Amino acid sequence: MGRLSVPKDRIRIVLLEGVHANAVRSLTHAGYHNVVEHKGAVEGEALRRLIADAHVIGIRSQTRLTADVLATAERLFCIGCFCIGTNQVDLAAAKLRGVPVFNAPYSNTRSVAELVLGEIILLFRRVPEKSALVHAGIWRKTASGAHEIRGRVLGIVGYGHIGSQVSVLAEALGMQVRYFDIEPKLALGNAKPCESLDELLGVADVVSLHVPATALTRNMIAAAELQRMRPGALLVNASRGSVVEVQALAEALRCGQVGGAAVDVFPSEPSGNDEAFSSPLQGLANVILTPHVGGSTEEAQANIGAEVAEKLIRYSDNGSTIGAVNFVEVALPGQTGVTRFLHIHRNLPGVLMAVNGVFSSRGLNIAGQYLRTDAEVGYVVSDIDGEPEEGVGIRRALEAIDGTIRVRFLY
Ligand SMILES: NC(=O)C1=CN([C@@H]2O[C@H](COP(=O)(O)OP(=O)(O)OC[C@H]3O[C@@H](n4cnc5c(N)ncnc54)[C@H](O)[C@@H]3O)[C@@H](O)[C@H]2O)C=CC1
Ligand SMILES: O=C(O)CCC(=O)C(=O)O
Repeated sequence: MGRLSVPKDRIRIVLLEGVHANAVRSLTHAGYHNVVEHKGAVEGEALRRLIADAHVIGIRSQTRLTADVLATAERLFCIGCFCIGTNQVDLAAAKLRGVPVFNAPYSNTRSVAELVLGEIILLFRRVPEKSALVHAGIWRKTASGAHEIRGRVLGIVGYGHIGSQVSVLAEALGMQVRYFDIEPKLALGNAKPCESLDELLGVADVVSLHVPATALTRNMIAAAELQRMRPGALLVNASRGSVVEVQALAEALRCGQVGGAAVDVFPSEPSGNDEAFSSPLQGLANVILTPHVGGSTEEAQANIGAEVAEKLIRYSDNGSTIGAVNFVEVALPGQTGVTRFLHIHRNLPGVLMAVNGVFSSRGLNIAGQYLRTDAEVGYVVSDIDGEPEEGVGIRRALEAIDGTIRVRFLY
């Protein structure tokens, strides 16, 4: 691998929230030794200070990278979300700053699906309250209210990677699966789609939520939806805290309209393990509360650490944006024998001509060029034969082009 316009040992990488050691291992193996690690999430002034001189930042679900925070990170050129969800980052703002965001779309899918299945069984058997009683020294053996999951109807909201895994596992245990998604989805096994969320709520014995945090899913399960569920049906939320109105859920649990719930995610979550936590769901019968651990298995975290680090390394070393969630995707070949200029710009008329003018006016040959644009941003990668003397001068000329957001060169 060739050199970069910023030497690798000066590329500062900040990893927050206890990202798995595999990430540091991959980064150092690739020559990135300037890595700073923090155990918890960081916010406010401390986050701004940390990010001020970072070129790369790696987070999990708790660090909020808002437009304001990103505006203080002049040098930042890519972000790694070491998780599936990317709602904690202002993706649009990052794109307009020329910062691709990468995540790990499948590495913890199975972990979430397994936890959800386990919880469904425990809720149907009313294990949370039985366990609490035995811990308190009370022996109350009864079959009343306890059921097998075989034959029960599981309603899955959001039939994506996790929802469809839950579907397969649930069918293997004899459940009937119905699902609702806003996109058409291939039904796996004998699962059947529902036309609407209301239809699903009306038929499911247990509802499991697997949608991302978006404006559409905000409070998608509130008082009215809880009323539409079958009396005594169960609810599992391992998606995002914003999807369920927890006060309404607490009331529905108290009056028995909802027969039990497993909740892994909350509207407001502590940013680290030492912070106190409170929720209206605490202390209610047949309720499992977990501290956002759906994806927290050693297997998932190890895979995520390696996967996201590889994506960051590939972008930093080579410019490829494959796997970026907010950015045009460009797969690039290696850059042997060439100097690679990466130019990210606002999608305005004439930018490509101006970029090419910088090279042609210096008599430089473009050995390969790759361009992708969306409505707002263009990404043009130009491979110039050899190592032009004036790499920095060319970069400055590219930076001076109207509409330029960010320029890097790799050689
Ligand atoms: N508890 C935990 O530790 C974890 C939680 N998650 C959460 O789970 C979510 C889902 O993950 P994946 O299945 O990998 O995502 P995915 O993107 O594969 O699937 C999400 C599905 O939801 C559907 N959807 C979006 N809006 C909808 C709406 N309004 N109504 C119905 N369907 C809608 C999409 O079309 C898609 O099929 C993530 O976005 C993340 O927030 C993910 C991993 C771990
Ligand atoms: O444990 C984590 O890092 C967050 C898991 C999660 O919610 C996700 O992957 O979206």
